[in-house]
This record gives sequence, structure tokens and C-alpha cells, in this order.
Amino acid sequence: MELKYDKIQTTGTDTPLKIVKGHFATNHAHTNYYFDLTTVKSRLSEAGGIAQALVHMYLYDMIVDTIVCMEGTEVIGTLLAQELTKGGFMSKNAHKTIYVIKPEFNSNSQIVFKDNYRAMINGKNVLILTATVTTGLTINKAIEGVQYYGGIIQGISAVFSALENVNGIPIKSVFGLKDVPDYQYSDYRNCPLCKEGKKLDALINPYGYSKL
Ligand SMILES: O=C(O)c1cc(=O)[nH]c(=O)n1[C@@H]1O[C@H](COP(=O)(O)O)[C@@H](O)[C@H]1O
Repeated sequence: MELKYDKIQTTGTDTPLKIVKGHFATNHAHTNYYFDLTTVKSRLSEAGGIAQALVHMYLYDMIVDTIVCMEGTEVIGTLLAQELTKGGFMSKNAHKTIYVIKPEFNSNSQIVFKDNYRAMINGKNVLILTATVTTGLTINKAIEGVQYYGGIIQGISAVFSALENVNGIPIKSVFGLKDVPDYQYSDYRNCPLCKEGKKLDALINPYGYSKL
């Protein structure tokens, strides 16, 4: 059974964000919304809408050699690279090639780049692209990993972020708290919805949800 979602809009793009109100558990928090990014990540027109919104928000001015795609954002990342390298567009990357890569994870959930990918990170201007940021713990692992492999982090882009920066690095997102002002997240030991006795609706992770 699918969850029933609403669609919300934001400035800068026609691409909507599908949101479901309820009680959800991520690997780091309990939340009162699930953001369903399935179509944003996999439908060409929606992924392209997000890519264009990010370019117009701030990316045209940034030098990018490599886009590291987290959480299934490879389609958005590819279209982003295409936008940034387009001729006739006022981008510092116009006519340059951009690498679009995704990391591996080891058994400690740390980011690993095999030796054949290291040249795409080491000394390169890296943009980290992710789907959603809530506590920032997941994106922090990406930051640590890219820095460990010698990448110069130029920016972090997300589809939705509840945070404006992580460890001093700004996160620019298409959707944010301004679009979902009642978004709440908390440690599972301190969750107001649990305290009210409300059962969890689903477990969520970047692949989607599993209803409980
Ligand atoms: O809390 C999220 O960020 C989140 C919200 C959501 O609706 N769906 C979802 O998959 N998440 C994921 O939950 C994980 C926790 O995010 P952080 O709290 O920022 O580490 C990340 O992998 C997010 O992508």
C-alpha cells in the first residue's frame, strides 16, 4: 500500500516535492514528514527541473570538476553537469568536462573511492549532491570522505534541507523549512509523537519507505 502524499511547490522551479505527513523513523531521527523523492530522482523532467533550479540558485558561479552524487541523485547530478557545461550559458564550467560519480560505502558506512576514482577527487573542485538533509549526520560522512580523498569541497546541494550549513559548509537546497514550516525532527528517545503514543507509520531511507 502506498502512502498518500501532497505536492508542494517552491520558488525557482515547477518541480513539486511530494510530502507525506505522519510519524517516520530515519537512521538518525524521528520526523513528522516523509519526503518522497522517487520521481524527482528518476523522472527526467523532474530531475532536470531540480538541476536547473540549483544552477540558477548559485551554481553558475562555481567551478566544479566533480559532482559526487549521494542517495540516488545520479540522474539529477548528470543533468546538473549538462546544465553547467552548456555552451551559451553564463557558467564558469561552460565547455569543461565534469565527472559525475557516486561513492561506495564500507561496512562502517564510511565513504570509499576505489583507486581508479581517486584522480577525480584528489585536488578537484567537488560539489556534493544529496537528496535530503535533516540532522546533517549523513552529509557529514560525505564531507569527511571527500576531504579524506583530497577533494576541495566547493558546495553542497540538496533537494530538501532542514539545515543551512553543516560544520560551517553552506547547504543550498531547492526546498527547505520555508516550504515545510512545521517540519520537526527529534532524537527517537525524545520524540513528541512517540510521547503522544503515536505509532510509527514507516521506516524511511534514501531508497524510500517501508510501512510498519
Ligand atoms: O531525514 C531525512 O533526511 C530523510 C527524510 C526523508 O523524508 N527521507 C529520507 O530518506 N531521509 C533520509 O534520512 C537520512 C538521515 O538524514 P540526516 O539526519 O541528515 O543524516 C538521510 O539518508 C536522508 O536522505
